Amino acid sequence: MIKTFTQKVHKLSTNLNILRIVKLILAASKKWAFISILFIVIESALFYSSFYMVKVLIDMVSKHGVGNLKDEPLVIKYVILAAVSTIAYVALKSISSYIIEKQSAKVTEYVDDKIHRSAIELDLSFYESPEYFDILKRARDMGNDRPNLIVATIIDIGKNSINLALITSMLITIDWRLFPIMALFIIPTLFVRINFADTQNILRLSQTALERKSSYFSSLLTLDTHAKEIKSFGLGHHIRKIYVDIRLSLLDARLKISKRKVYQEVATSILATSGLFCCIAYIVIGSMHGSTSIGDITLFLIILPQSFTVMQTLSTGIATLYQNNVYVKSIFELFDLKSSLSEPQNPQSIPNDKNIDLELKNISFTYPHSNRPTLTNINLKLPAGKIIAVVGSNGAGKSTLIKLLCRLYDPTSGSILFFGKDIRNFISKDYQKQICAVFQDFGKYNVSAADNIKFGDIDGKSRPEIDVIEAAKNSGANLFIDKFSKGYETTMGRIFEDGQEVSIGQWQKLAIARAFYSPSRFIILDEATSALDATSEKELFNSLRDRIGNRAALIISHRQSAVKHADYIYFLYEGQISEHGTHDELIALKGGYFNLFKNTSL
Ligand SMILES: Nc1ncnc2c1ncn2[C@@H]1O[C@H](COP(=O)(O)OP(=O)(O)OP(=O)(O)O)[C@@H](O)[C@H]1O
Repeated sequence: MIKTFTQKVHKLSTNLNILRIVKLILAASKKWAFISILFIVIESALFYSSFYMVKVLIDMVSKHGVGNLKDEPLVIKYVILAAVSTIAYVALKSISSYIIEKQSAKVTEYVDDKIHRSAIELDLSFYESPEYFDILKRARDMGNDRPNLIVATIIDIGKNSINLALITSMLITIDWRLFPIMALFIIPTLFVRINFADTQNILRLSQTALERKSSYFSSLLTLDTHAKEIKSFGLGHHIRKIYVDIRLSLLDARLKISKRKVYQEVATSILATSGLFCCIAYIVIGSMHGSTSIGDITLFLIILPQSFTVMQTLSTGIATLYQNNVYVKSIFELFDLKSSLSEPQNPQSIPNDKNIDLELKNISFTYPHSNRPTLTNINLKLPAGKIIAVVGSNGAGKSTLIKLLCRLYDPTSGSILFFGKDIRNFISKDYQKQICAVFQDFGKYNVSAADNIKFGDIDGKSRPEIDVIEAAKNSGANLFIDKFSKGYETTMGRIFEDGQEVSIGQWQKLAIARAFYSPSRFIILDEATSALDATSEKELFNSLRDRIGNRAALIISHRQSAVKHADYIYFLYEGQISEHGTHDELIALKGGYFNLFKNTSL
């Protein structure tokens, strides 16, 4: 048992990340961390000094007996001192609860911000990995209160450690044997609690994926994203049942552990209470033999419940910290994740030259966790100022190609050349600014119409409002924005009180306006007009060249009307370019491109 306990203690100290947590607390606010420590030390010192003065008083009074007034001024002095330190302790205790709250709030904000910063820095591959979502879920599960709890627990452990040291020194002044007797009876409680926390952590880790699944099914029922389908297919109760079954299995596993803990806690509580009474018996018998003074007995009786509470709270604190360790670890795991996109040691600056081509050279790409290449040996050129189209059936790899062009992923082999240089020579953020894309699953931001467009150039804060209107006109979004009483200041979507829901096609026009507003050199439209009515789409593509200015564009579309105006077209088949040429050349070729469109009107 002792060996297991030592192993547990070792595991505890290495697993708890105490040093890292302390560093995190200091990073959140050094000032408040030091103030907290100062208050803890003073508070504990005052608490125990008032106890000690009571002991001295009682010893003084009992030694001199009734009617002896010689030491009266000294007695009064000690009474005043004990009163002052008790008053100071009470006042300090109230202030320190505010300080702990302040300190915890600082840590919460800091952790929250750091989680967001980490998420911003990660590349797209993380967002497509279940492992990342498990880490993120656990980190997010920290909730806003957990950092508070952790800080408060650490402070509590600090406070109780100081208290324990003071109690030990006081117990030693009475009889040094009292401390090991008490410790011996309390240690099993700590052992049980750590063991329970450990089992709970293992369970929590193994349950993360299932927890995420249950959150997913809950969100299907509660969020607006699937409400229409779920109601029209009558899926509600079916999904609710799946959710309930998952929750029950999670709860069942958790309750089994808790039940075991209850039995063990009862046993250790009996043991600890026996320890307490052993100490009482020891000291009382000691006083009967005259080896302990009245003051000692009084002090002992005052600090006995304290020492008992201190040791119990200390073990609870350590167990709580251990229990929360799984969340803390996930936070640190998240902070430690590094983008898989490498940044150059000596980055090259983006050239000002207007005529810059983008070229894919022998590109092959396999998704992480996949064993099949999605793209093989792709050669494609996006010359400055030209409109290029990529066409292919579902799953051919068109969107993947765009992810590579946007440097959301790096190719497995081959290179993407910007101005003749591999894009990995540029800082990824600088390069990404050169390209803007309207994705199939474009963003619908519940902010004003103007901000929806301005998100295309978040650094261009001082740009004139006319640019926003110009971008909206070019995408056709102005047609519905102008009808709102608040115009461009109207909040889009119905999530917020004053929001205005718009149709999917109108959302898409906003997304296209965002791309037009962007100062990037290349525009990518990936099925970006799929929800537009035929007239709007025709108007957009008929004059696309005017709308995008002197920029180059890459269009992906399943509609012939959208791609036929392109200067050059690549036909993608199962991840490879099987045909390329102008629209007329490809039609004349009567190959894949021709077959894809042969049943649709031009
Ligand atoms: N994150 C991913 N991880 C693994 N495989 C993926 C991932 N995303 C896409 N794929 C696979 O890559 C292939 C190409 O997908 P992609 O989205 O590029 O096709 P697409 O040509 O754009 O299709 P569509 O016309 O339907 O939009 C598909 O077989 C798909 O299953």
